[in-house]
Amino acid sequence: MSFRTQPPAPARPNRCQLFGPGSRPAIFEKMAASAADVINLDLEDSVAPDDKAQARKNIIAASHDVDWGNKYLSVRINGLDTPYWYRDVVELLEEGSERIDQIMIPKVGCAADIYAVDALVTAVEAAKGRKKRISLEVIIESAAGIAHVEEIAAASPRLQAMSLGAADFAASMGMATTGIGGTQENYYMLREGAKYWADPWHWAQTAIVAACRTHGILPVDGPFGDFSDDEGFRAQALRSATLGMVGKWAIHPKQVALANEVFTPSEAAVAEAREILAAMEKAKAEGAGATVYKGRLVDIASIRQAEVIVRQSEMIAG
Ligand SMILES: CC(C)(COP(=O)(O)OP(=O)(O)OC[C@H]1O[C@@H](n2cnc3c(N)ncnc32)[C@H](O)[C@@H]1OP(=O)(O)O)[C@@H](O)C(=O)NCCC(=O)NCCSC(=O)C[C@H](O)C(=O)O
Ligand SMILES: [Mg+2]
Repeated sequence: MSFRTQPPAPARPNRCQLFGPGSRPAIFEKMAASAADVINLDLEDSVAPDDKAQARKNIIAASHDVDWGNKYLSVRINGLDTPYWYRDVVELLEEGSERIDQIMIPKVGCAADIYAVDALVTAVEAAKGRKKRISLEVIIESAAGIAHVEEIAAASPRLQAMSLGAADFAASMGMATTGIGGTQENYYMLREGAKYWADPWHWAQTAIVAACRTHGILPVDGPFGDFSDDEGFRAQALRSATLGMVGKWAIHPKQVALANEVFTPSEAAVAEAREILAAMEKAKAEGAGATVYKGRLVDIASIRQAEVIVRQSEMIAG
């Protein structure tokens, strides 16, 4: 490990972030009753320009009136290239209840984007005497965002989570697809006439995970657009979890259980992790730094790997 040690990410479950348009208040109670760990009420791309002001009012009212239970309540504001975002922040924090936990900033391109929102949030919090310190989450969904991902991850102590937004990311990168996450028909390797599909999101996800882990932030996979394709969602989520992401968005309620299933370590995985820890305890007591578990090498690094799974499971269990 470097002399500069890796900070831990916030210790709260973030297996599923359920989205809903702020212009559709009829679903707010259903979102609150869902099994998602995080609720994202949206003021951005799922809300038409003419509905922005009303959507803000709906979210402010819901922050007072809806029982959000133990959900982490986040509001996605509009992008910093729009005329809406500053009023989103000011009205939400001047009129919204203390129940709001987090603001999500879309389409971040550089650290200064977070600095701007942080400065405004800090000023409104102080002016209104708000007690709860609002956290921030960001979406990496542009060429600039991925190019500057490390400086973005380091931008503010308020920053708790970072997601990949596959749809805008694909558009900004000029990718020849309208798919949102998952396998892309034309992204394949050819060997002896057979096609093998690769993962075009992999490198961006890995860059996000590395930036997040360096700065103690939760890395999250964004939307999977085809909500009738459960197996496609599961496969995408399993790849994300394998790469180190802690959760995934749901853009339809049926995706919540799928995300929770994938991002909750299974009993078998936790049992195996505990067995590895026990095997290494025994090895250490015998003066060895490595041993054999089920026919494979485990060593001191295996302890750190096993601890990730045990910690995740204990944190989710509360
Ligand atoms: C996708 C939807 C528009 C579908 O809505 P609907 O047609 O109502 O779906 P269903 O009829 O199948 O609904 C079944 C029941 O579930 C309730 N419902 C629907 N949506 C939600 C929800 N989000 N949370 C909770 N409950 C929900 C319905 O009311 C039905 O209830 P009942 O009648 O009692 O059975 C809709 O799901 C939707 O709007 N989803 C969220 C869209 C959104 O927020 N998009 C923004 C995030 S993705 C993005 O921005 C891209 C990203 O930035 C990137 O660049 O990648
Ligand atoms: Mg987007």
